[in-house]
Amino acid sequence: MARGNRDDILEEDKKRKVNKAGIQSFLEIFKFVRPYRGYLIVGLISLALSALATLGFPLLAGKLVDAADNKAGGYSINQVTIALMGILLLNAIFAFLRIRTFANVSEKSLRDIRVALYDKLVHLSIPFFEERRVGELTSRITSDVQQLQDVLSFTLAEFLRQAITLVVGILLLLVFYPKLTLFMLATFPIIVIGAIIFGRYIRKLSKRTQDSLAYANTIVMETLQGVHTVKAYTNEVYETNRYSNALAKVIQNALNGAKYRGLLVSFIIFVVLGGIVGVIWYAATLYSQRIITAGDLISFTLFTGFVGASVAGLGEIYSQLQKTIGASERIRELLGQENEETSFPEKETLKQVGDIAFSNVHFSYPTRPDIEVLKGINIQIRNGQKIALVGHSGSGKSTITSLLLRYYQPSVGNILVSGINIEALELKELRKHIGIVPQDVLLFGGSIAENISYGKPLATLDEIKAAARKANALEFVEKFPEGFSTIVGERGVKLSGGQRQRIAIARAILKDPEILILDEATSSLDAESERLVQDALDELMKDRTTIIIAHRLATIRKVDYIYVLSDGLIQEQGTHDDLSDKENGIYSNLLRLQFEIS
Ligand SMILES: Nc1ncnc2c1ncn2[C@@H]1O[C@H](COP(=O)(O)OP(=O)(O)OP(=O)(O)O)[C@@H](O)[C@H]1O
Repeated sequence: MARGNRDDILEEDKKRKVNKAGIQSFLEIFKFVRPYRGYLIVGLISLALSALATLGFPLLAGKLVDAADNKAGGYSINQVTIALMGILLLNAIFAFLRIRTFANVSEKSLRDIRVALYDKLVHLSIPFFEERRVGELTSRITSDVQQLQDVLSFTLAEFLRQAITLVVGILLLLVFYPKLTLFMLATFPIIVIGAIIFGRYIRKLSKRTQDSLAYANTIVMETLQGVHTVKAYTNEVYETNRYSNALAKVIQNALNGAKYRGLLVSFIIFVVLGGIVGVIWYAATLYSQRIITAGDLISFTLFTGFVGASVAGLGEIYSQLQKTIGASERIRELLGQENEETSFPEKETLKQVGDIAFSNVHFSYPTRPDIEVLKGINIQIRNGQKIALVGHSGSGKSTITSLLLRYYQPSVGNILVSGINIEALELKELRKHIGIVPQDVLLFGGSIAENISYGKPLATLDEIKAAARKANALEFVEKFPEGFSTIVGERGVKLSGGQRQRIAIARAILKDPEILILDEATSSLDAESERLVQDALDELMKDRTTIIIAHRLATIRKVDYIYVLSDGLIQEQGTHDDLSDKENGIYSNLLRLQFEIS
């Protein structure tokens, strides 16, 4: 799916016109190059000089032959050869300078673009991420930036080199060999028009082949992922047939494409090479009539080769530029997004933190504005109090905590912390006082110590150890040969659910926030792990205002107050004892249900 998306984007790029708006967004991205413009100028000068030096080559090569016939204006073979070697040397030096300086410009400016994009991404609001796929966003930093890199380090230089070769080459040809050049240029239009027509059709056919191949690959992916189902239904032969039918389509499209590719090659052989034969025929005729020298013949042929190659090169560069304009437009769009934090003239600070109040809070998710998830929530939590949010799955428990963290804004109503509307606080000021132990603990690729100190990056190892001890994590961490330096995350040691939770608890203990959100894990741990995690949580909750998103009622008997959510409203509230006695109450029913299940 994600791949299909990427292909669509690439296909769109191919159709993109290199127009004013596109070039403008490309140039806007160019502001990242500005700090390195000194290098760029050196690179451009080297490039121009190396292109000109290259054009000196055909001239002198012809002169060398003429020198053998004593027709090189009095220069000897050796003198012309030394000049030729000199030009080659200059060319080599300029080429080195060009590549080195262009690499310097492209690598550094692309690093700046990547950092700017990443910085933008991490500062965007949660709703932004919900509207987009992660794959799509990462491809901004990877593929789109790579596309710019290709252009900055190679295509741009190539474009200028080819353009200089083409323009200066044709001018020189016209000056030195006007008749021959006009004859050669006359063959151009047929070649160019023919190549464009064929090229377009072939691209269409190759897209068709790619699409059918992508479809065939999907079959392989699906069946391998669902291999159990295939086997359970003994559908191996059916799937093989499905795959080979899909491949038959691929073959049909590919062969059709090959027919036109073959025709293009025949066209090129006959018309292009025929054109060259014609030009050489004309040149040979002029030579036989002694109108031009043998050296002229060689110079002219080499020049024509260079000019012809630059025409072909420019075609390829045009399609590169189309893709780059697509990439730079997407990068510019992302960089133009507004940050999560909008500026506030007078931000308040939290002096004494603890009391929390939700007052008549209504809320719909930005991606589903028609469905009201919270329909008037009122909650009062006093400093140090521990409350639990209870309700069936999807009743809005996590949404309440997301609003407290200001991931989203309520559509109606206010949320106050210590009497201050959280919208009047800077996000950093609000969030630094809140700690979370989530349901699914994500550990970042790094050491255990780094993972624990995520909420307090400057913590000392002793502080980290103390937090781990309180979180009941010290023992298992010290059992690893590398202790706190043990690498976890995707490429490191795999920790069990209970161990990951204790790391998250240590992380929260170290952060030492006044307000705590505990999203209780749904997957149950074995009795021993459960006890270790519960003890660690009890330690963490001490003296902190705590909101528990409760999934298993057994663990919340000790809380001070319980809010029971249903249908976006608080339907019941009270202590465990109040609620469990209530006849036909939601809470008492839930209790009974859980009791019966366990
Ligand atoms: N990011 C989102 N975008 C759109 N709708 C959402 C989003 N997150 C949750 N919802 C919807 O909002 C409602 C409340 O979800 P919420 O996650 O707050 O429930 P919950 O009580 O925490 O559920 P659970 O116990 O399963 O975690 C659900 O109907 C859910 O489908």
